[in-house]
Amino acid sequence: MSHIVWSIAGSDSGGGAGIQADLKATQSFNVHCCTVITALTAQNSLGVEALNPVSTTVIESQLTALSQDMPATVIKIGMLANVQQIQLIAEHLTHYKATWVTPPIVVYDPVAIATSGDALTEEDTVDALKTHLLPLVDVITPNTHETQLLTGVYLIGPEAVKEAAARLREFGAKSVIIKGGHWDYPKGYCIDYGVEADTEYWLGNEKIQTPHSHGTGCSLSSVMASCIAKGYPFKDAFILGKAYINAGLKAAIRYGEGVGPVAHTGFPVTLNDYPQVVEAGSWLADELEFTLPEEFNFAAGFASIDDLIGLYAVVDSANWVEKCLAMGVDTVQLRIKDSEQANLEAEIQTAIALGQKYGAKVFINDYWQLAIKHGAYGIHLGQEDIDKANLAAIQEAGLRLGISTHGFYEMLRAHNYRPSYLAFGAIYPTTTKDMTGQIQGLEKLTHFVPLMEPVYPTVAIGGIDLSRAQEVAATGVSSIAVVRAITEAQDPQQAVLELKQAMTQHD
Ligand SMILES: Cc1ncc(COP(=O)(O)OP(=O)(O)O)c(N)n1
Ligand SMILES: Cc1nc(C(=O)O)sc1CCOP(=O)(O)O
Ligand SMILES: [Mg+2]
Repeated sequence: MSHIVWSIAGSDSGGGAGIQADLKATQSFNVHCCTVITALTAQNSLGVEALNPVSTTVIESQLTALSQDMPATVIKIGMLANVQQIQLIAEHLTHYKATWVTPPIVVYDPVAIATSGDALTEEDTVDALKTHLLPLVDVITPNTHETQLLTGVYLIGPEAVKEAAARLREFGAKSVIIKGGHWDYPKGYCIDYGVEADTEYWLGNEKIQTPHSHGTGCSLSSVMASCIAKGYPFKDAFILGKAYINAGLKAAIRYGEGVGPVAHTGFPVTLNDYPQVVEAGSWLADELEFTLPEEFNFAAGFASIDDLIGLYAVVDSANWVEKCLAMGVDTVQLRIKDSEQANLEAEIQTAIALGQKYGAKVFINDYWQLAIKHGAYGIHLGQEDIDKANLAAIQEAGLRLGISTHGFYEMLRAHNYRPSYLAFGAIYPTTTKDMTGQIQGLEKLTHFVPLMEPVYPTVAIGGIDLSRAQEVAATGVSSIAVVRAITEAQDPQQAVLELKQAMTQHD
């Protein structure tokens, strides 16, 4: 499917920021970018020599041409040079949001000051931005200077960052990401804060030491716009923007005498370039003075899996565990979702004993206490389960731990625990479980696997059947987990044989 992003921004004659950066960044994500140019800045690597705002008539003609034929999934807004431009853009966005069949998602990266320190907007624009533009913005991505300029909150620590984000939401922005690139707190780190609906999160990574950072804000928001256009959640889009910028800063070089532009190095493929999800208990969280939950049982580094996970059946009874093991399935998970089931403990105990009898890997889903009590091979937990389970007890008991992930944020969060395997789902739509809004597709799986497979065995789950097993295995994922492809097969034994064959027959 083709995706269109519009970039409403200024041209940077130096080629490092503005429209020029936006085109390079969107291209890296195979997204088509249309442009509405708001100013023809005269810049080089040493600074901004002139702003040259474009007239509202010329801006309007660009908007009209595009809206007639190439409506955008996402509109990314950068530099708006004056109050008239802000009002014009706000009027048009209001109209698009009210009349387009699919209202555009608006990403706003406030552009007030260039890397060189020069102003990029007239002085009286702040009130107009708050009154006219922010109520139309779905996600705003200011840096610390821009946050202070828009909110008046001086960012002296995490609480102030949260307060500033709350103000931006009061002005109407639905989601807020405050970038910590200029913050240097803790020293040498770059900490970002995000808040959307009722969730908030912090990301962090070591600061990349380079003077050549021109165009980072424009590029990051353009990556976000591209990923959002492709259906990524905001959090994941931001993570990809961060990883893209980190990789680009490492590769950045000088072109003039001053500050060089961030490099554009394609989809980020190096785990080291991705930020950490900052969670209570980590060193970064301690530095940020996060309060620890009452029962804090963080643990990282779980027992490894002895051999290949192979074909992984997820079933709901000890009876099915036995059938699968007898049919030669490599790994089996007992997944009973009714915690009131009368024979729950007996089923778990039997499944674990069967694993021992067959010398096979049997994982228990959810019931980590019973899994420890009866000596299971491993436990499988979802993202919500991680908060409640005693991870330290699981680790001490030597049980393997598998964690479910649905997207980049959850993948990086799970990585904090260094589990025994990572599962990616749901790859395709499934009727076994409600995975609405969490279907990853093969394209994302092809990004997840090379990032994580060098660190852990990886598992793909969700909607996988014989017709799809080969293309899934071709991503390099070490294991395929299925429910219906075995339990609803006319001939389960034949299904097991064919699934195993398909897993080895890919290129
Ligand atoms: C191999 C594998 N991957 C993912 C899941 C899903 O686990 P979870 O997110 O805990 O959801 P429930 O299975 O408990 O509904 C899984 N079970 N196995
Ligand atoms: C149990 C489960 N977890 C998923 C996840 O994505 O976390 S998808 C899923 C259901 C998989 O069933 P089937 O093979 O029948 O599609
Ligand atoms: Mg679970």
